[in-house]
This record gives sequence, structure tokens and C-alpha cells, in this order.
Amino acid sequence: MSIALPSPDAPMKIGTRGSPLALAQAHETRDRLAAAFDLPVSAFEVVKIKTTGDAVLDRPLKEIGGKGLFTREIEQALIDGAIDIAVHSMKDMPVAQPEGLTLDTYLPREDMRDAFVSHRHPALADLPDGTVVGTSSLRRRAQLLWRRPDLTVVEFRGNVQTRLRKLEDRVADATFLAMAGLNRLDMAHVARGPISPDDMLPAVAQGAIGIERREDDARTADMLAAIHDAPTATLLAAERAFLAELDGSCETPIAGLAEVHGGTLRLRGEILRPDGSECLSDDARAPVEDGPDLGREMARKLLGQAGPGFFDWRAA
Ligand SMILES: NCc1[nH]cc(CCC(=O)O)c1CC(=O)O
Repeated sequence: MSIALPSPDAPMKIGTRGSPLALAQAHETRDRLAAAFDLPVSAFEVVKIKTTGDAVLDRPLKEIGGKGLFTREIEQALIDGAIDIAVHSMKDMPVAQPEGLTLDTYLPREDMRDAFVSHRHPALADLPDGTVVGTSSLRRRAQLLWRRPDLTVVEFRGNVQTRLRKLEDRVADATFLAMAGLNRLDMAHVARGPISPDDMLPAVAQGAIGIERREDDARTADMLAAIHDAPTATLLAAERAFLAELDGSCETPIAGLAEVHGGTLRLRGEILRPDGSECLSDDARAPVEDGPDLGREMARKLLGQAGPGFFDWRAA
């Protein structure tokens, strides 16, 4: 196989959102590609793209609505040929991609756990009755209220830096962030520590970076194959099959986590009512290659337990 590699004169264009975390993820992708092909980083150009989700900061995400809030403009740039690859947090990605695009390259998964962040309280378990916590994640809100109905949850939008400032301003006394994001920003020190998945099951695909390309772009496909992490793909195949069968989007409180130990895949899944009044969960094991089947089965089982009405609030 011989492929024409990108060069400083004809760089590969890497599309990304402009947030510090998105840029860190784009740079990690660039550095892995440069290392794999012994290219200078100047053979790559990082192109910042503003999305609807970045532009609208004054409303809760669920009100702006729609799938692909943080991805639509980036995927359009890919389709238009303005960029060659797009780097995404897999947890923000819908299960299906637009016609003509492929999303099947993953970097090695970072820490998939949520982090507890608070200036005033050392741990989630120590939060006094009635503490005000901030999150814009429907999943974290529902999980917190399920375990701790006494807590007051307030909307907390913005990037990591914005959220930390809101804690300082005492808009809330604790918040939750993905460990992966903090690690990639070299900001793990702002967390009191990771939260065990037993206490807060992470979002499907949390901590994984995915790289999207045009389906018919063979050179890019060949290059991406060199940095793809197959173990991460195994985990995400199970988790995203679970999500797909639930027809999940960012409007639905869903959690899912796959892990492989000794050749066996363990999948934990959870669906909740947004107000935390009900939580349905499952925990099952299967041979590694059966992860997607296990994900679909688990989703159907939970949907069966939920019965009609569980997701009715979505229609409102
Ligand atoms: N919804 C925003 C988002 N998308 C991905 C991450 C973190 C990185 C990751 O999970 O890979 C975050 C921020 C957060 O949850 O703290």
C-alpha cells in the first residue's frame, strides 16, 4: 500500500469545535497521526468550526433540541470537503451518521468515569441535605435525584472553565464533569476525585474520541486505520448498540458502560425518568464478540420493564 501523505503544502484538515477540550482532542489526533506516519505537525491544519450548540449559550440544551447540535456544521464541512476529518467526543455523537460519512475510528479510551468537583465538599457521599448542584446533563440530573432526592439541581451550561467560575460564584456548590475531559485538559486537579460507576454510571461512550471521514476518502481511511484502537471499538460497539436500540439522544437519561475482563464483556445499562423518580438498570456478561447483541437485548429488556409512558415526557 502506498498512499500520498499530507504535507505542509497540502495539509490534512482536521475539523473541530473551538472549545479548549475539543482543541485538545484535535491536537491529540494530529499528534498520533504525525507520529504514525513520521510527519511534521505542519502537515496537519486544525480548522475550528462554530456549531449551534456553541453559539446558543443562554438556553438549556434540551430546549434548543435536535440531534447533532454540536456536530451538524462540522459534518457539513466534511461533506463539502472543507475538512478531511472531524474529531468528536463519542458521547455527543448520534448513533447514525449522515449519508456519505463514516465514523469508525476511535482513539484509546480515557478514564470513562464522572468526576466530582466542589470547592466546599470533599465527596458526593458527604453532600449535606439540600445542597445545590449544577449540571446541564439530563443523565447526571436524573441519577443524582434518584439517589438523593433532597438535592437541588440547577442548570449549568458552558465549558469546563465556565463551570468552575460558576462554582466560585456559588451558583452551585458542586458539579460533575467527565474525568476524560479534565485529564485531556491537564486539569484533573480540579476534581475531588472520580466517581465509581457503581454510584454514577457514565454516559455511553464517555471518554472516547471518534474520528469521522468521508466514506469514499480511501487515503484518509488508510491513515486512520493506523491510529485506530480496537479495544475501544469493542466497548463502544456494545454501548452504542444499547443506545441505538433505545433510540437514545441527549434528550433521554441513559447510561451505559462496557468493560472487558478476562475475555468476557460486562455491560451495565440504565434508563431513568428525568426527575429521578424511577431508574431501571441491568448488568450482564457475554463473550466479547457478542457485545452488540448484549446491548440490544439489554435495551429491549429495560424498555419492556419501563412499559408505555416511561418516555412520555419527551412528547411534552
Ligand atoms: N457533553 C459535553 C461533553 N462531551 C464530552 C465531554 C467530556 C469528554 C468525554 O466524555 O469524552 C463533555 C464534558 C463533560 O461531560 O464534562
